[in-house]
Amino acid sequence: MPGPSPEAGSPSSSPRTTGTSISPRRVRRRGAVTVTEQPPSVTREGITIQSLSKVYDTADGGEVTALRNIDLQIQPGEFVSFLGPSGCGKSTLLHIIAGLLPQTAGTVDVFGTPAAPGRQDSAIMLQTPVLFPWRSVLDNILLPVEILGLDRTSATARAHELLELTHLTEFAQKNVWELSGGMRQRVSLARALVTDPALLLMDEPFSALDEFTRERLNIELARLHEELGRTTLFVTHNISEAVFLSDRVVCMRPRPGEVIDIIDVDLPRPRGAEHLASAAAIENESLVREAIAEYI
Ligand SMILES: Nc1ncnc2c1ncn2[C@@H]1O[C@H](COP(=O)(O)OP(=O)(O)OP(=O)(O)O)[C@@H](O)[C@H]1O
Repeated sequence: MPGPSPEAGSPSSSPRTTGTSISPRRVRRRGAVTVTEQPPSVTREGITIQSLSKVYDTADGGEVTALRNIDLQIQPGEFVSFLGPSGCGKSTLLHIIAGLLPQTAGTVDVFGTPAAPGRQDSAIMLQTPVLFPWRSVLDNILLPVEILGLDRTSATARAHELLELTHLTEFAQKNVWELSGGMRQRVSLARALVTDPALLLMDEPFSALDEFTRERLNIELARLHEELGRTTLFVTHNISEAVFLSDRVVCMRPRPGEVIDIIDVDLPRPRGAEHLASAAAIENESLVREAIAEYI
């Protein structure tokens, strides 16, 4: 296992908040899955969100400002969580970055080009895995490859590597209804990674799972992130989960949805079970809790 990267939150540096600025990104690691150092689509720009606002029309003829004046810069390879109370616009923000929702004002650039649906360089994972019961686990994982018309032979090899990484090898030919909730989310994660997307968007992917399964999947996700080094944006309500997984936690408030603070997580990588309730993790959680104290 490679050692911790130099800039992923070294134990010697103290926790700090950074507003909207970003520290330089760590060197990525190479793991079991064959990945390019940086997919061709990745540019130095990462993800740039400027003056972003979203106003929804409501059914009664009114308006809801779901997001107001969001400015963020995210580096390639960073793991960033969006945390805040219900209704603060976390999902709206993620869906705009995914190109699934239009913004009302402002801009979102993903690796140098405007956010748009159907990009090969990004994948989204939702709270409830949308798996197709008439397809095997392996064929569910390969679905984006078919949709995007990519080479199935090399993708199948990668799917098998991902099955191994997500501990699903023996379930490759199973039907999805034979799987537990946690296993289904692992299939969903493998499917999201099968096209080797530079950007992984995750909207509360583990929130419907029991605590044991969720913790195990968080440990797996941290390991996968450290091996694959893909930019990951993760929506959650859970402070411990956000701290454990992230390089930075973006704290948001509701009505209107705004960024109130950004916490740099000061935990070494690689992260494992020993970091879940470590003194350093609890210290970082306190910083996050302080930032959103008014909304807890
Ligand atoms: N399609 C819609 N039409 C009208 N209002 C909407 C729509 N979708 C979301 N909203 C409103 O926008 C605000 C932000 O919603 P959003 O779902 O993005 O928040 P969230 O932080 O992800 O919430 P949760 O944590 O409960 O999932 C809320 O006030 C919500 O009621």
